[in-house]
Amino acid sequence: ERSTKNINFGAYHTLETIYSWMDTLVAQYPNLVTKEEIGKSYENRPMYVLKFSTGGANRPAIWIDTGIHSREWVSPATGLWTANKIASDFGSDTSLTSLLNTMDIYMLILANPDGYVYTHTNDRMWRKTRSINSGSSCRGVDPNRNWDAGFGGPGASTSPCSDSYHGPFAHSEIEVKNVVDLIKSHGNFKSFISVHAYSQLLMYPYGYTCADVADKAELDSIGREAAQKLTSLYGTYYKVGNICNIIYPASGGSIDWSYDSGIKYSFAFELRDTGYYGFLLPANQIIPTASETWLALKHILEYVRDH
Ligand SMILES: O=C(NO)N[C@@H](Cc1ccccc1)C(=O)O
Ligand SMILES: [Zn+2]
Repeated sequence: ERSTKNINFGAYHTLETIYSWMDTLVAQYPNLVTKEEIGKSYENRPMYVLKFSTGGANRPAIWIDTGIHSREWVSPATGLWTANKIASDFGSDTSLTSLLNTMDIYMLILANPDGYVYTHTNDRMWRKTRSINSGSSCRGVDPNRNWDAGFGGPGASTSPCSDSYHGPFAHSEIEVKNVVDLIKSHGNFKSFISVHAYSQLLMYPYGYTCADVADKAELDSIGREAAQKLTSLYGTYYKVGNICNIIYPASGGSIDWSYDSGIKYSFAFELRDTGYYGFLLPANQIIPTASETWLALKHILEYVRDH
């Protein structure tokens, strides 16, 4: 595997390249970044989390996952750029440095590795996991309908052939279970951010009901401020609101589960664009997308740090 010391952030990469780049990042920033395997995927691929930490034991932490839906390639591409940004700006960006002196950041760049490989080898539009559904010739469960939050409720399908199939039971997908187990055993996450594409939205819970969450006012104002910072870079416009009202009811979603597990600052991003290219966003938009998204992410991280 040729060294991916200087990976091209302006291109989409295979799982192998992303995984080997993770080792390069850890080697470049040994006092900040570690790579932890949180478990295996259905097809037995390792799932790696990058942990950004300056020490301490079980510090308050922030979770960021990208790539849960495998066809949304700009999501892990943004994760890669963001991981590098955090590592390279630590020590010079005073705000980020102060955050990392008190909190940890966990990043799962490929949250659905089997699906991601499948989009490279077989079907670019694949969204789900690649698990076998007994009694059906259709494969995969929507990993963003499989969480124990209103599981099996509105906006999820009972059919294994549907792209929003919720699976046989909550956390049936090992890719979801691995994350649930880490979050539960850690027990000190303050924020849970899941990055999707596309539509240019910054959303907070709930998806499983259109009822307001208890912290709606606070999450809404954080979201609006964060979206404004994002827009300030290139004028990219984002809508802000709860999942159910802004797009559609969607039960079993990750950030509904994290919120109901007590992780108040739970958000989901839908990155560029609004449908012109959709999932096939050209690679020349990766760095602009990641750069503008960082302004929003950083705002959320700073808010969490200070509250
Ligand atoms: O998949 C996409 N587009 O990326 N839309 C998300 C919207 C969403 C996000 C968070 C929670 C619930 C629902 C979906 O899973 O339907
Ligand atoms: Zn998605």
